[in-house]
Amino acid sequence: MNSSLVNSSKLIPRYHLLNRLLSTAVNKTNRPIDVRIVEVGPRDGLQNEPKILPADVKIELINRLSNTGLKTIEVTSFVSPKWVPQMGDNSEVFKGIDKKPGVSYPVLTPNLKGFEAALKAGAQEVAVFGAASESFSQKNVNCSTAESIERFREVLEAAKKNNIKVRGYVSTVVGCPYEGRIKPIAVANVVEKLLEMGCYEISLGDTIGVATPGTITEMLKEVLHVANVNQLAIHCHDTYGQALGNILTSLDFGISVVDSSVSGLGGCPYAKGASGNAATEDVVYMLHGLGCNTGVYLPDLVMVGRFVCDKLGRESESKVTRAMKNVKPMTCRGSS
Ligand SMILES: CC(C)(COP(=O)([O-])OP(=O)([O-])OC[C@H]1O[C@@H](n2cnc3c(N)ncnc32)[C@H](O)[C@@H]1OP(=O)([O-])[O-])[C@@H](O)C(=O)NCCC(=O)NCCSC(=O)C[C@@](C)(O)CC(=O)[O-]
Repeated sequence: MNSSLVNSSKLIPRYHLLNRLLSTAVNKTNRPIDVRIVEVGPRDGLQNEPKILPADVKIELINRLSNTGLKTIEVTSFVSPKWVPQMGDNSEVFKGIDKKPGVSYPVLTPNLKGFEAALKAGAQEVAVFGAASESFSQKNVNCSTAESIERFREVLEAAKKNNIKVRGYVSTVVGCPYEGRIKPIAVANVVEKLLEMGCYEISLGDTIGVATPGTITEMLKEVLHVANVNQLAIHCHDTYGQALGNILTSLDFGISVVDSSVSGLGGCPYAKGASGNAATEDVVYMLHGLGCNTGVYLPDLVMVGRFVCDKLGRESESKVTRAMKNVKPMTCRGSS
């Protein structure tokens, strides 16, 4: 808005008109009331940290997260410890956590070997992870997207026999560190295959945090040709500070599952330049401000964020946690 408009006496009526238009737009969105947060801090958050936390600290982190009201906490990944040493204690961590009734504790499994190890540890939900970018797939799982999907087929077949739920991830849904911009159709193709194979939900990952509400919109419009909105989740990294905007855009499409990471930890070791995920504290604050229910008690979550940052010897990326340093939180349990 230019300064002549700001100073103009016509500003007030224009402001009211704009407000009316905006509120009509908001009322017309499909924004959900109940939003499920998938807390990925113990997995995505810790997989890229230079300091490897001992298993007992990870277990305490997950137990503390379970007590904040979160309903889904991604615990670890059953990947090769040569590729991701930070997750090398997967079985110990999974077996050590208190499984709170009503809370899901999914784990990542790239192949049948990982699935079998996860099953042995007692996992009841797993996630397979594919990518819309061929180059990223090669770097991350050492095979093409098509080959990775064949591996997932085996996982899904074994999961069906064992009554295990399978979530699917699609990474690099807008940008790839090796290929640049990714076409929405490439994302939709992978989403379609994962759904056909039996994944109950697909999490759309902006792996390197380059998306904007504009590019998220283009991508979602294409994906919604092959998926129902209630089969989708959004997973945003915050490299360019767009994560909350991208999440809000996704909510306005009707998406009601949001991945985020306590304290904004996170990043993929095979995605150069990726920063942390959207901080769960910031996502919860925004959602409660929008009148959405998450079931999460924000002050407890802030305390968990401080706990993990203290153990890692680093600052929280959460703006809410920083803002609440000396302020009594104004939120109450479960909602605004
Ligand atoms: C997929 C592989 C294993 C292929 O790796 P590979 O080297 O091609 O596998 P391989 O089948 O040739 O086996 C090589 C060795 O790995 C072992 N191996 C094979 N599979 C497993 C397993 N499951 N668990 C443990 N060990 C395993 C296997 O037994 C063998 O051991 P060796 O004989 O040399 O001693 C490897 O590339 C890998 O582990 N990649 C994982 C990479 C990763 O975890 N990335 C981060 C997660 S994805 C992400 O962060 C993005 C996301 C989900 O958050 C969404 C977003 O932001 O976009």
